[in-house]
Amino acid sequence: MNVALKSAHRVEDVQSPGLQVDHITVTYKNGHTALRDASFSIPAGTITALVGVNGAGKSTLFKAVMGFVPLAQGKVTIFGEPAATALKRNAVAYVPQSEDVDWNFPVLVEDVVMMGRYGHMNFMRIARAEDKRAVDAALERVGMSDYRKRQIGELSGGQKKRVFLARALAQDGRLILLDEPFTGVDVRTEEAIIMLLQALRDEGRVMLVSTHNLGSVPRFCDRAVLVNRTVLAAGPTAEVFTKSNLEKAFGGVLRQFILGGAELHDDEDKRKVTVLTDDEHPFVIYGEETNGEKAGK
Ligand SMILES: Nc1ncnc2c1ncn2[C@@H]1O[C@H](COP(=O)(O)OP(=O)(O)OP(=O)(O)O)[C@@H](O)[C@H]1O
Repeated sequence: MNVALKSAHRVEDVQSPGLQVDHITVTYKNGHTALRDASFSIPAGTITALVGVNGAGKSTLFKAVMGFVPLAQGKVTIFGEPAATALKRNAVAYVPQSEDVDWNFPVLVEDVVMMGRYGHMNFMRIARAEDKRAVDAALERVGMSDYRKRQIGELSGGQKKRVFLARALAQDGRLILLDEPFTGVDVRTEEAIIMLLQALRDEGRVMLVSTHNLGSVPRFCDRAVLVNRTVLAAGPTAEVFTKSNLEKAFGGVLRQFILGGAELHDDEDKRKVTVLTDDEHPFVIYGEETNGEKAGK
């Protein structure tokens, strides 16, 4: 039994395209190519983990999908449409990494969430009743209604994350990109965010979540994309999250512990427990192949 891969999820809507990234290359102005010939596709109604070492190109991939950085090559298709068309229709919501936000900017929580509605408004940006309703509902859904009149900079890390999630909900994006949503949040908030993502998946949305919490991935992500300056592997989590793929993606960065033999069993059972981690949430493999040999009984 593979303990970590037990949690199979609902059937994906494989007929319905979500996000398709075809052979994209992104080169920054300073000449650094952060992604080269990267390709993967994910169907609608799924949660996909985006996993890789620091500097692997995860944020760059998000920026490429959002059209924030130009593509030197390749194309991005969202729900069967060119990315630019989907972005214009507000189909894509982005929850940035905390470090990318200026928290000193004086703005109320409810105003941050209302920003999610801007794309639905005309150029005067006058909120209509339906915009206000969407903001109320989004704040309610993330449990932040009581904080709506607070300055965003006064909130805790986990509360800020929830406010940015509410902004994505208010936007009603069908593709939601989340850049490290669990960094700096406690376990309860992480659980709440995971439950919210699962509910959004069941509404047919697509979530792409970058994370260093390897252990959480098989629990709530249907699929995974491993990156290191290109896409190394992509597909259902059970197929992608293998020891050899993770070693390929993380190289020497990954810490690895193997428990076996007398440490684990008092009988002839030869299965070993392998713990892989690049963070505080390890990925645990029980009885999978190790070093080319079958570790099962
Ligand atoms: N604006 C920029 N100009 C030049 N190089 C950049 C720029 N932004 C990122 N890079 C470089 O591109 C590479 C990929 O960075 P990126 O931020 O996409 O990585 P990441 O996988 O999100 O990392 P982390 O896990 O640390 O958030 C890095 O080598 C980084 O230094």
